[in-house]
Amino acid sequence: MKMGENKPWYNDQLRHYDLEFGQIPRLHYTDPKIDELIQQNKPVVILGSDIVKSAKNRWTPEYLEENLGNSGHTVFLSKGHKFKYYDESKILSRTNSHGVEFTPPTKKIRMKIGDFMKKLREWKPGQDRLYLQQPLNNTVGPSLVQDFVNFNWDYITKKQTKHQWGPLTSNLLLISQEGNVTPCHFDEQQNFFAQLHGFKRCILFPPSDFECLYPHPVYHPHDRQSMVDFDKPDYEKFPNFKRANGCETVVEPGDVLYIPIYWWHHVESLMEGGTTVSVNFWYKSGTTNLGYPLRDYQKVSITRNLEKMLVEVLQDPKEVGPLLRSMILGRYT
Ligand SMILES: CC1(C)c2ccccc2-c2ccc(C[C@@H](CC(=O)O)C(=O)C(=O)O)cc21
Ligand SMILES: [Zn+2]
Repeated sequence: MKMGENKPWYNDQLRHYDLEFGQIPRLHYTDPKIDELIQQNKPVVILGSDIVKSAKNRWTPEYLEENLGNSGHTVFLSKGHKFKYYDESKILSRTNSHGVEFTPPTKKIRMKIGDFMKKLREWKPGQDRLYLQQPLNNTVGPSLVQDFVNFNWDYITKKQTKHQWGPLTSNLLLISQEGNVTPCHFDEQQNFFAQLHGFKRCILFPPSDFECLYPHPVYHPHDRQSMVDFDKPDYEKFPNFKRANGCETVVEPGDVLYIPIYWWHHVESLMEGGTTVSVNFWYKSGTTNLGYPLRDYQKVSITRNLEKMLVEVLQDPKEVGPLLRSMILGRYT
């Protein structure tokens, strides 16, 4: 990505990874190509739309401090810059012998927005980093609810209908400290990711990069997250990582990035780019009729169902590998 030329940020604000990335298309919201890409389950940045007009550059950290409400919010703390998601319910579940070895990489606490902002202002290197997430619901302040109501729901709902997505499940408001990274993972929902304040670099990989990104086992707390540490890839354990096909963009206030269901995404708030504010729109996928040839994300969904069934029936996750090996080695390989 060529930096510096009339960009409001610079190359050295992006973290360096061993991979080369293509560019995610950035199209004006009236461009019909946008619907073509969404239909093909491919990422696109929608420019100049007024989807979040009522919040763009309005939902600044200061405005949010005033209007987010007084009920306290979920804040994640991390020793480093990475905020790797984990499913608490899978830490001690009976089908996971990892209950013993798993050490959560982040801590979840409740914090008032005022305390959160104060911590960000006084933050010093070496201290825990912070990442606030708050579902947009009726616990947030009335002026935020008003802004939310004033999103351009007509545009968004038209897309949801046209592409036969399922219902909107949630809108997550995200306030990130500069430099934070959400490591590479995929979600099982369609996502309109709207950037409201500051800049976020998003690196996406297709579901067919399953073999290059090595997701944790389904029963593991880090289910859906890549096992590869992008800052220091272990090419012995993950040799295919070097051939992952990533594409990237830096979203600016007002940009809406379509993150297709099952697409891997790594998201970082630019270093020295200030606090960032985003809101996502997660939709259940529509009813997928199994047309042939199967789509790459449908194959990922099938492998996930197989893993879940095998763990359920074998009970001990350690038996899944040997059974699959005996089933395919010499027979399907
Ligand atoms: C890192 C964090 C705060 C977190 C901690 C613990 C549990 C869940 C999550 C969670 C979920 C979504 C995001 C937003 C976004 C990534 C980004 O913008 O950073 C993304 O992945 C998406 O919109 O799908 C961020 C987070
Ligand atoms: Zn995600």
